[in-house]
Amino acid sequence: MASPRSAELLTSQTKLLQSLAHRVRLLQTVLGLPGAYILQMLKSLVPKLLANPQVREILRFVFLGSVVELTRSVSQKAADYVKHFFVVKASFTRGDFAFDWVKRYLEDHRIWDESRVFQVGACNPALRDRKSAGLGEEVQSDNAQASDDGRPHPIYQPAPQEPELFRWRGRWISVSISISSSSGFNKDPIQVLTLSVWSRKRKILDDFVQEARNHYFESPVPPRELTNLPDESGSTLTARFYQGDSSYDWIVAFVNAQETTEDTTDLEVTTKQSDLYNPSNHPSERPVVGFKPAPRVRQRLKWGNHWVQVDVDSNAVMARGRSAGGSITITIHNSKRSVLKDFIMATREEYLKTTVSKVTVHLSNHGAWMNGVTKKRRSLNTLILPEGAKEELLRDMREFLGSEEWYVWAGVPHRRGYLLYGKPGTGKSSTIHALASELELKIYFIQLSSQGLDDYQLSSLVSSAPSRCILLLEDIDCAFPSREEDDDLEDKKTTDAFGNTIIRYPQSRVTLSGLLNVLDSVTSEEGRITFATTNHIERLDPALIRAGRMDVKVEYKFATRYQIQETYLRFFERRFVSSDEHTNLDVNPSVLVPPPRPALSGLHSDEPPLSEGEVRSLAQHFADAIPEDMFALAQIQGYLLTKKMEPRGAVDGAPDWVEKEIEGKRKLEELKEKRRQQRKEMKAAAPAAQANLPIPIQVPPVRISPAPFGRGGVLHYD
Ligand SMILES: Nc1ncnc2c1ncn2[C@@H]1O[C@H](COP(=O)(O)OP(=O)(O)OP(=O)(O)O)[C@@H](O)[C@H]1O
Repeated sequence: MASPRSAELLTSQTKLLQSLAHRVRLLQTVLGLPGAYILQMLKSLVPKLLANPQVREILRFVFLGSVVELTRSVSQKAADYVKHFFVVKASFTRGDFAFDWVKRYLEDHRIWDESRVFQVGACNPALRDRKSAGLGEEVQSDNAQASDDGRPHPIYQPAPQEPELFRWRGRWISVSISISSSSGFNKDPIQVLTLSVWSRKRKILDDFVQEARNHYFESPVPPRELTNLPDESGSTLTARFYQGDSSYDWIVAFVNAQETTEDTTDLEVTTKQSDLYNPSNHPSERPVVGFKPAPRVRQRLKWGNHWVQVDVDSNAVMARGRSAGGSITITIHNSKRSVLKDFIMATREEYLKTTVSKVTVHLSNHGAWMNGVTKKRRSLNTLILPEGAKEELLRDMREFLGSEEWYVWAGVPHRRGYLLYGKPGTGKSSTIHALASELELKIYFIQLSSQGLDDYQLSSLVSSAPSRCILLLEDIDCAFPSREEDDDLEDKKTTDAFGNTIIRYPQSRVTLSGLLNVLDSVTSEEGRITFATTNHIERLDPALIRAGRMDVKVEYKFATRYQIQETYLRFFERRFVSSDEHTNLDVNPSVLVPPPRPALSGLHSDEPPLSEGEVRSLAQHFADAIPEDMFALAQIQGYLLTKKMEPRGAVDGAPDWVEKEIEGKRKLEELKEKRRQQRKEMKAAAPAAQANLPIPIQVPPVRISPAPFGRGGVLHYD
């Protein structure tokens, strides 16, 4: 029930409103009346309105509100004005280096320790060992074990948009991280870090940023990221290195020498031992398991005072118009080009340190050079050639390498070709290996008979190999299997179940003219030494081996008496060398597997010790027992390996071995002849048989690729 007072109030308000409405209507209808009349009407209305207590109440509120609003906006303006003059503010955008410096400084100094708003994520505990890795604060766990269990740990990071105050050099600095919306073409939100300092001058901010920068560069712990966005500030140097180029190997050696892989969780694993090997016999020789960062893994390394970011891309790329295997990109936090140059020189030093006792061999793959693989250097002493042969070769190569100016003066292209030809297993590959070791040259090996290799790829490979290297074309005759008139080619042919002929040659698409062009090519680097090897010089086109392409030809024959004697001495002479000198002796690893270490491995001979004179005399007897020019040195080494602890037994058993070898060779020849006959007969019968056969099925040819070096003592018969 409404009270009489409120009913009365309602009635009076209704009347007032009605009168107001009436007057407004009047005003509308009388628009156009003289101003004096309207003024008169308002004059009579205002006192009536003011006489009403509700209207007076409303007007008082309006007035008070306006005063408060005015005061607020004036004080806001005044605060902004003061701020403008007394607060220095700076924003840092993620992707810019300054952002990384400041963020890292704040994280490393645990500025957000007191923060109450967090973003929580999981993190690999291994990374937590790096106390100042800047990953935020790890959750405290009561369970001490939890930190070692390898499971991800929660990490607390300050949440954006929560300003935090910290004290630096006696001043309060406010910091906040916010996510700014994307701008321009960049659709990703960007993190922005804002610092505000109560100060009249900018210097405090300059000092803070400078300190953060120094902290960043001087910290021994790699930063999490150099930058994720393309650098537009021009404050980094970026360099790309392509597989196959020497500089690529330098970078790889440098990266491998660093100890920054502990926190890398994406790894490539390699083992360097057969799993059939039983380490229990030799507890000291455990299988070697190697870990390398997997390709594409980004690494950050400290080099001097610089942070270097290494990005590996294993995808084949086009480099300088040619295809290259993969690439490594280096980013350095510096804009001085001399820093990059110094860095590259440092990587080269590192490379030379690790490969000084190695020979680097680059293999080709689909027209691109692969990573260099290193092989132990081979001493020229281990090479047993007819007297004076290796010295002559070495002298010739040295003279060539040292006479570049003369070639220029004479207008002759500075390159030299060597053809090593002759029986298999006589030391052609070993010679190249030993010469490369002696002259510290890299070997760029091209298997001309590789499937798919064509003239274009060959030309691309040759032109991208560096100067002062050995370009090795092994078994050069195998590249052109089209000479069907050749008898030996018949050995490579076989027939499938339907009588189809299969040639057991990988089908290279290199043509003779393509090869000749490459050898003569003007794009070939100067100072190039080409080595070609073949077992069948008679198959080579005369154009290929003419002077200018193959300047020096060396024939490798079956072992001479001198070679047989030297080989024996090489096997047994070491018995008279003191144990100190053992380590200096260079032993060919491909021949001695496992390495015969008489003094170390506990192998012992039942034979009484010999004097040096006795060994020399035994060597002569051994040479007497083995006919000259009948066996490849690889064969003789193979025999001596079976007698490596029996210098006398080797001599005594030699006549029997020779007899067996001759008998074996004879049988092999008979077998070959028989097969040749069979093939001829099948060929003659083939047309008749084929008429009754279903459509033949193509069987893919078997591919047999010779190893780049040596044959590990495997014997080959002609
Ligand atoms: N003259 C030699 N001096 C030292 N070792 C030799 C010699 N000839 C052969 N050998 C040994 O025999 C093995 C095969 O030698 P190598 O591969 O150099 O012969 P090759 O003539 O290149 O054979 P192929 O023509 O079959 O490629 C190697 O392990 C090597 O150590």
